[in-house]
Amino acid sequence: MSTPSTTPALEIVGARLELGDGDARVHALDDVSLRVDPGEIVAVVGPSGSGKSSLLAVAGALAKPDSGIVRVHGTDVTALAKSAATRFRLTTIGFVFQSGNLIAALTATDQLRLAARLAGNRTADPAALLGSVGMAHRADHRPDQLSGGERQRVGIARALVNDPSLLLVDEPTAALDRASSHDVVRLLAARAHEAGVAVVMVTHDHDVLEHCDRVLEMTDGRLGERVLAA
Ligand SMILES: Nc1ncnc2c1ncn2[C@@H]1O[C@H](COP(=O)(O)OP(=O)(O)OP(=O)(O)O)[C@@H](O)[C@H]1O
Repeated sequence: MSTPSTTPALEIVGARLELGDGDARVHALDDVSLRVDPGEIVAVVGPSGSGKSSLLAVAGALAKPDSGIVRVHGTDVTALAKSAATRFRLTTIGFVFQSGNLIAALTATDQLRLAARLAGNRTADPAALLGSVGMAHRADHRPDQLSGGERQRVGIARALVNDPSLLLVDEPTAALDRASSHDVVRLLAARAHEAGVAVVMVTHDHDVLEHCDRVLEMTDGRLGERVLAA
């Protein structure tokens, strides 16, 4: 029997996803397989339109592949009905978006409180989480009072509020300068390595790949391991 430590955080086997109609039909995912274990941070790179967002959508139970298996922490998310998939996402998967995707009117603390409430989590500790991403001193600030890097840190804290097994991260450094980009990806890597969260990060930013355990490359819907140049 498998134990929690040996259950992959994410396991995709032979996923195929076609999008569009007629001549515009494309293989967004073409026989994609991927295993990510707890504590790993994996980067996915590749040209625009190669299928990276589709991979995150399928991994995050936002889209069902036409065929193949997607297990998150042992649960086959392709078998879940829509409402069950939503519930599963709220409790097991964290999402981090390009610019933090924060709500303009809410302070950092309230961003986390709202996320916890939506997931029915009464034990979340927003203050401790903001402290863990170096944002305790900005707890009462709204997004427009924060720098891009600080917004991204709050976005990461919010994604962690429900203690997810899997963190799916889409272009977290797109709006950041070089120093903030390194800080944010270093932070993600630390969460993976210290808290055992599995992180899958889509990025165009080759500068930050050094912080990742593995780099995968998508080309025309296919996923391959990429060997980093020394
Ligand atoms: N809703 C849709 N209908 C039709 N085709 C789509 C749809 N969404 C994406 N596609 C196509 O599927 C392929 C994969 O798109 P996807 O967004 O996953 O790529 P990507 O690597 O994330 O691109 P980018 O880096 O530009 O965000 C592309 O050819 C895209 O044009």
